[in-house]
Amino acid sequence: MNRNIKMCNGDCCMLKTALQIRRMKLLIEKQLQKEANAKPKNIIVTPQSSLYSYEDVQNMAKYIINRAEKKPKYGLIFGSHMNKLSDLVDSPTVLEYTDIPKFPISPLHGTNCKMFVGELMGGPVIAIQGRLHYYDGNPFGSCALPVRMLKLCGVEYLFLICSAGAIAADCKVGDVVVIKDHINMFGWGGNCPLVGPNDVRFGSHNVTMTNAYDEKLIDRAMEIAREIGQDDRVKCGVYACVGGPALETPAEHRFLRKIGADVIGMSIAPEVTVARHCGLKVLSLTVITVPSIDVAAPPQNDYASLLSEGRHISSELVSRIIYKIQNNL
Ligand SMILES: O=P(O)(O)O[C@H]1O[C@H](CO)[C@@H](O)[C@H]1O
Ligand SMILES: Nc1nc2[nH]cnc2c(=O)[nH]1
Repeated sequence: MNRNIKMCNGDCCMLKTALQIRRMKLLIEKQLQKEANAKPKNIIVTPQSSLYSYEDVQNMAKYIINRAEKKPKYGLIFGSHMNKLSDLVDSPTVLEYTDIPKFPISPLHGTNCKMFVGELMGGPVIAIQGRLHYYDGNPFGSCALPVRMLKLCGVEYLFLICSAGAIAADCKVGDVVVIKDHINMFGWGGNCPLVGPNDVRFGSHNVTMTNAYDEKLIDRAMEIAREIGQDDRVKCGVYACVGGPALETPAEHRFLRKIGADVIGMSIAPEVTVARHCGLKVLSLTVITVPSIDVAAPPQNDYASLLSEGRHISSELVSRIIYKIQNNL
């Protein structure tokens, strides 16, 4: 037997000429392309919880502490109509959002995107004006990022000051509602800044939302309202959080009232969820800017003064609470 003779299989004999080889290659490529087109493509979306890593947030906090040469204990976030309250901060170091590494910037907020690090009633505070809203196109992870950043700055108490529409008939324009709980319409749909892998350095994966609004702080706020003679203007209520930017329809308004909402707004719930996750004590105050649909609106001329009174009452509550905590009262 001649050992130099090699046997070939049928495939080899079929591919005799270069032209045939080329044709076969094209056929295989076409077939592969067809299969690839038939499969859905994997779309990789960064989950909300991974938009900013722990190290990113740590760098932001370090930057703030280094620039201000202060470690704040109290964090304040002001909503769209509450920015003026940042005047409360004594001798502040003013930081622009653009100064802070990787901090999200909302072009819609113009010059309002600032942080003030200083003192309030002797307590070290940081106040953030120019809240990031979902309806401006910011992802939830960005809307709630300031809360994590405050936590890593050393903040223990978070004050969220916002404005809202009235759902309950007894909430009037210019009243201040101390939020005791919320109904998070976003969250029901799984729209939450915590969606995605959990970094335990921020908090544990299972977040309980009972006592998310700190009961002791709520009691303090109500007590101070009585002390300053504003208990008829300060109420305690439930906040319904919706996406906006369109306001609620009359049917939604009726529905929200039926399920126990007193006020409606488009912000704080994602912030409070993240605050609860990282163990911050939260107090949220909302000033009513829009009357309930079944309640007569105040005369146009009174609006500005009612809102300014509401802001004033909110600032009294926050300042006096900080004073009491600082002085162990
Ligand atoms: O919650 P803040 O930031 O105060 O803003 C409130 O005002 C906006 C409507 O004018 C909504 O975003 C509502 O939530
Ligand atoms: N009606 C109404 N008024 C608001 N004022 C601020 N936010 C809101 C809201 O969501 N609804």
